[in-house]
Amino acid sequence: MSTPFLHARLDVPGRLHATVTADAGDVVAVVGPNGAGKTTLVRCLAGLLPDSGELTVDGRSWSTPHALPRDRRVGHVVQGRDLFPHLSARENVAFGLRARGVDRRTARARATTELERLGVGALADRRPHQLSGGQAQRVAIARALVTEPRLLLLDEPFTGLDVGVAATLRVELARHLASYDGVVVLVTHDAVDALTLGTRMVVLEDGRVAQTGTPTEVAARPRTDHVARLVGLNLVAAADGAGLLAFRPSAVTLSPTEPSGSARLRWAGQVSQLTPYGDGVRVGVRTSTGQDLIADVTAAAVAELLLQPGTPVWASTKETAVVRYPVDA
Ligand SMILES: Nc1ncnc2c1ncn2[C@@H]1O[C@H](COP(=O)(O)OP(=O)(O)OP(=O)(O)O)[C@@H](O)[C@H]1O
Repeated sequence: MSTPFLHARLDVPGRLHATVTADAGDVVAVVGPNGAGKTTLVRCLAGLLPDSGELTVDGRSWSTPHALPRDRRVGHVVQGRDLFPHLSARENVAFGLRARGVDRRTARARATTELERLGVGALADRRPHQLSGGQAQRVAIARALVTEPRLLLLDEPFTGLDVGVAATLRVELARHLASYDGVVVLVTHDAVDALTLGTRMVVLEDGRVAQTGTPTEVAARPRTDHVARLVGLNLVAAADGAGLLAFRPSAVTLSPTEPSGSARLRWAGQVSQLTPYGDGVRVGVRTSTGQDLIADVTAAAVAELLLQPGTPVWASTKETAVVRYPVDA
């Protein structure tokens, strides 16, 4: 078997023990709850955090301590946007090229072209404080792409942006990534990012890989509560211990007494919370076995059942609405 374009076995004691592989052109969406190790993973790949694993990119070893961060062909766009405040947008983008020995004139010309590709060519002479969040993020992405990295690390690239700006940038980024032949590692808390931009998904939990697969596979058969919530599914362990069950909140019915019918799965519990959701209400139910379920019901049902936090309730769903799968297939 040939070596994948990206092969990373990352090991930071107590924080991260994860193997990630990807082919050229892959966008690896990394998801997981707070503290799962996503930023640690990205920092290891960037060479900013020493680890005792192995890292091969495009046939070359990037393992520390032999490969220094500057020897890695890596572009890194971080959550907090870290443009140099005293440099113009163009100088920010040209910086990485200059550091690699490209002459000033060529670096400026390439920076200008890259800024134009990202739709911010007209702002090339502005300093970061004269840019909006979305514009600054485009400059940061241009700065990462201009050096033609083999590995592009995007850590929460849309966080903090206005919803509309994030949506536009997401579409444009997808267009740029389609012609990118390295590997992108995209850390996100957003299911839409993972599903629309990712070609692979890596789910981290407690510093370990809890699940990998295509976004479609992971979204259809989540193995962790975090991903189930991210993609809007209920996830429970089967009562007979035979695997996991996933089903939509809209397929859950609430009733005051135990529902009849053998073709229904049912759980006794209590309402934990009520929140407006679309034109209805999203009801959280904590079952007597300690599992958290979500039911999307109409406002009329909430009124009829007199639902409020603490109300005893039965949650049920039809067998046919449930996807069943093994825990670790
Ligand atoms: N400098 C550090 N020294 C020691 N432990 C750290 C350090 N930074 C983070 N950690 C720990 O490493 C683990 C992973 O943290 P990391 O920041 O990678 O998580 P994350 O998945 O990016 O979280 P978030 O979604 O909150 O950004 C956490 O348990 C965290 O407390």
